[in-house]
Amino acid sequence: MSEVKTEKMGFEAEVSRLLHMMVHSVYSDREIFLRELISNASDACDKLRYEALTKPDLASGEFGIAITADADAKTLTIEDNGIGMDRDDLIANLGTIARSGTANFVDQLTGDSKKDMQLIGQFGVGFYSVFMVADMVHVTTKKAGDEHAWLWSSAGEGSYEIAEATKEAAGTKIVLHMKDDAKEFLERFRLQKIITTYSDHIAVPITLAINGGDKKDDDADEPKVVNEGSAIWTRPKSEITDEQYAEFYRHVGHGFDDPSVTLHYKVEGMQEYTVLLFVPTKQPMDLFDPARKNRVKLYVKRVFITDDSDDLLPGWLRFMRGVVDSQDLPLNVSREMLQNNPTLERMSKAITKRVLSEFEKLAEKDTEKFEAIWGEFGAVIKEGIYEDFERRDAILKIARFKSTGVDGWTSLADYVSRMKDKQSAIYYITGTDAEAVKRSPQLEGFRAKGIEVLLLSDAVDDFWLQMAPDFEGKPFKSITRGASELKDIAGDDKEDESEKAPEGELAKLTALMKEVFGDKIKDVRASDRLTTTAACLVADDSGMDMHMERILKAHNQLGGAISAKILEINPGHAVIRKLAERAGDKGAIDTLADPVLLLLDQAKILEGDELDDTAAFARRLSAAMEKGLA
Ligand SMILES: Nc1ncnc2c1ncn2[C@@H]1O[C@H](COP(=O)(O)OP(=O)(O)OP(=O)(O)O)[C@@H](O)[C@H]1O
Repeated sequence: MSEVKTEKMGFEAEVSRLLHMMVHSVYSDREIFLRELISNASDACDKLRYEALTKPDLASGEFGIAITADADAKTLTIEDNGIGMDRDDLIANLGTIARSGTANFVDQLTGDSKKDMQLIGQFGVGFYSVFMVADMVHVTTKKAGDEHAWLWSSAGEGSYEIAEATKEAAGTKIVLHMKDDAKEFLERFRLQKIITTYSDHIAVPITLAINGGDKKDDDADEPKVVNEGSAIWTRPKSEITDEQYAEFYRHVGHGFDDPSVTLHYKVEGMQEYTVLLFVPTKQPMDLFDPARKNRVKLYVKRVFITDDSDDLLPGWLRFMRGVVDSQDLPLNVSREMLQNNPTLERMSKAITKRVLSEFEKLAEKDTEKFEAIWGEFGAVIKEGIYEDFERRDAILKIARFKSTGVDGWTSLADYVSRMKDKQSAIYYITGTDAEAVKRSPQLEGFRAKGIEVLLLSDAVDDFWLQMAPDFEGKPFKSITRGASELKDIAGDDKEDESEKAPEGELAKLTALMKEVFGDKIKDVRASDRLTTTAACLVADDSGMDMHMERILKAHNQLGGAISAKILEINPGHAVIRKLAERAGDKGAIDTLADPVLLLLDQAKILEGDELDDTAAFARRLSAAMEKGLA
């Protein structure tokens, strides 16, 4: 007999960190390891069922998951007849961290076991959780269609071994050698409870058999089916508890929170399908990762087809989790055939519409709940405003925004209802940092008049604004672009009686400033947007919004050309009044050049822009301070 070659391999650094934590864990919910293993086993059965559609020889008989506890040997065995793994799969799946989200999670580990354990509760760690209860793990696996089987073994610290093995049928058998303090997981009652709590919804039968130990158990050796075994979405709503829905959500969506919305319905008639969708409570870690997996799963007549179809739900609903089971698509539909498939397209449209109308209802019925959802996923939903022309109005209707007029969120309809007399536009300002946006000088005049401005700080905001010119006929208008119409709008304020620089002096000052700035600035003009700041920059009416321009510049989309801005000055500000007073003096252009350039730099700093010449700025500022202190 030829000698079995065993290869020893090191875990990826992140896995090692994770395992170290598992091995030394003090986590109270250790039982979740079983949920993870059953979940993987069920996914493996789903995958093979799909493969077998085109290659029927691959699968033999009914799918199932067998759990066997042996109290004498202190082992717990979980065996499935699913897809199995070959050598490369084993290395990729049980030696590295494949999910980008998990790598992210590991980065957040602090080394403080209590805090880290809380993180596990939030994110979960899949297969690796077995090392909370086992000090030795053997995985024997054979990929469907392969000749070779493999044995993966590890004690969970530093390294694992892979050797060729023998196994009759395709599938995976995981043997856990339980730690002394984890013997509870070898008892029938305990195991049965865990399986029904976490895995009742699993659509393949799970059997449990207990060997050794308490011989009084008459059923020893006799495997018994312990779960419901039917696909949860096929059962009537009235028979499913919230907890069962939540467990299914965690299984299907790889989530670790509770769903905030559960949408379960059946469509019959022209098209026939069942939908069981969930909105998570928290953002999944990989929400903004372009390579993110785990979308909604598509089943055809109970057979899992794919979980990465881009055509099932639009990208802007990518936070949704769950299952859509179609009766109309052919069972042998390949993943490629799903692209541009008219049946799928119709179904996708109808589901999207339904989701939106559920959101609309929720926004009316339970505003607080809807706003919590918006807070987590609004930034993604807003992508739909520019991606999904047909749904634009519907999304704008449910969209929520931060605004200067309210503490929490506002809808556009509510904003419009608060608009002032003669206010024709919906005003907004965009920026990258919500707090910095709130402090923008351009807001001053609007605040003083009680005119509301939407404060937009999601990256997507600048983009959808390009595509959505108005909401119910009211145009969106950036307050950092073009001349302000503040004086024409009837605001809350009394007649502004603050002392202002006289018109004539102001005209001289603006002329002087233009001369000093040359082509650095397109124009200088008196502002009615400012109340406390001396000067600010705005874009030309025909120009691009300043924040948008900055984003494009950062992504090298502008070819380096940034358009010249307009400097607006505040005629009521003490500095402007003083400068205006002297603007007509002889030689003013020399004496006032430095303070005027300082004003421009100040306005740039307020915008978060870089200064052309920081050394000159520092020199001018020092000179001004010296004068002030003299
Ligand atoms: N019983 C099994 N049969 C076949 N492949 C498996 C089995 N168990 C695990 N795998 C493979 O190993 C991978 C890693 O499993 P792991 O539980 O760590 O993460 P996951 O299932 O991808 O994500 P999550 O933990 O969020 O469920 C799986 O994606 C799968 O490809």
